[in-house]
Amino acid sequence: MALLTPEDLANMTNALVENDRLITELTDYSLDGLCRKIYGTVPRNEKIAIIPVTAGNGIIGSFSESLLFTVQHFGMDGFITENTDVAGYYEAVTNGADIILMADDLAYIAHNLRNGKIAHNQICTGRIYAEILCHAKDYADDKDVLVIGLGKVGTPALETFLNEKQNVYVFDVDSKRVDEILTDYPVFKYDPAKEPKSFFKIFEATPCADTICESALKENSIVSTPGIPLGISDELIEKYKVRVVSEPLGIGTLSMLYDVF
Ligand SMILES: NC(=O)C1=CN([C@@H]2O[C@H](COP(=O)(O)OP(=O)(O)OC[C@H]3O[C@@H](n4cnc5c(N)ncnc54)[C@H](O)[C@@H]3O)[C@@H](O)[C@H]2O)C=CC1
Ligand SMILES: NCCC[C@@H](N)C(=O)NCCCC[C@H](N)C(=O)O
Repeated sequence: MALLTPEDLANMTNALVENDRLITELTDYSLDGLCRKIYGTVPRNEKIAIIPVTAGNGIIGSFSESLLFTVQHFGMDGFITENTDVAGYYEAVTNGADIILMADDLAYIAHNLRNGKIAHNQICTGRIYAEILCHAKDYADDKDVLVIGLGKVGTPALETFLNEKQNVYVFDVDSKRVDEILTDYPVFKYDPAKEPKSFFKIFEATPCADTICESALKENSIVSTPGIPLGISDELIEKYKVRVVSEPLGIGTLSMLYDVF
């Protein structure tokens, strides 16, 4: 999995606030309101503990602080444990935590100690970024959506689009992965060389820049992308007046929390 860097998180607080405003403009739901709608849950003053984890590549500068900002920005009660790892887990539980947030290099989870629910960042991220496109009021009648990147985030997104009755076109550089997806899901292969097609709604989740080609775009397209780095160039954003929902950590984190409330 591509790991976050401190640079990825440098502008995270502004990005979360700006993307919340954009999501509200696009869907008439705030991010918080959209999470409540899709999960059917609400926060009930849960105490949320954030545990820094030193395993693998270790602690990522401002990762825990970014989670705390997210928790507090949406009016919830959170704290970062002073201790890391197992000692941090013990500190969290003995200080009354209801929900644990923690991440190593392989998984970032939310675990509700009261109801047993557990959420995975890649699944919840794919789901929320897909739901933002499904709720885009300008394109409510246009069911076509392009999904670029069919990995651990893109696949839950694809499943969300299908559940929301979208016509899903898929692309990935890994042709074997495309074949697997075409076998397992009722989706269409996106092959611009053979059959050019442009979209008002594009989802991207790859670890590469500039994955969205000009021929896929329409004027005023919406790109909803957790992918890091950004999968569309500034030039194309400007040329096609593209609205881009893109933020490194907070949107997926809020989705995880609503999944375990
Ligand atoms: N913003 C957020 O909250 C989050 C962001 N991410 C980011 O999302 C991205 C995807 O994460 P995962 O799905 O876990 O990775 P993954 O490795 O499971 O999947 C990535 C997929 O993209 C495909 N791909 C790579 N280069 C491509 C290209 N140029 N064009 C088309 N497809 C291409 C790969 O073949 C693979 O199938 C990563 O950049 C990750 O850092 C992940 C979780 C949360
Ligand atoms: N954008 C959300 C997905 C994050 C994921 N790509 C990642 O970097 N995971 C590693 C996080 C490691 C955190 C570290 N163990 C700490 O606790 O600071």
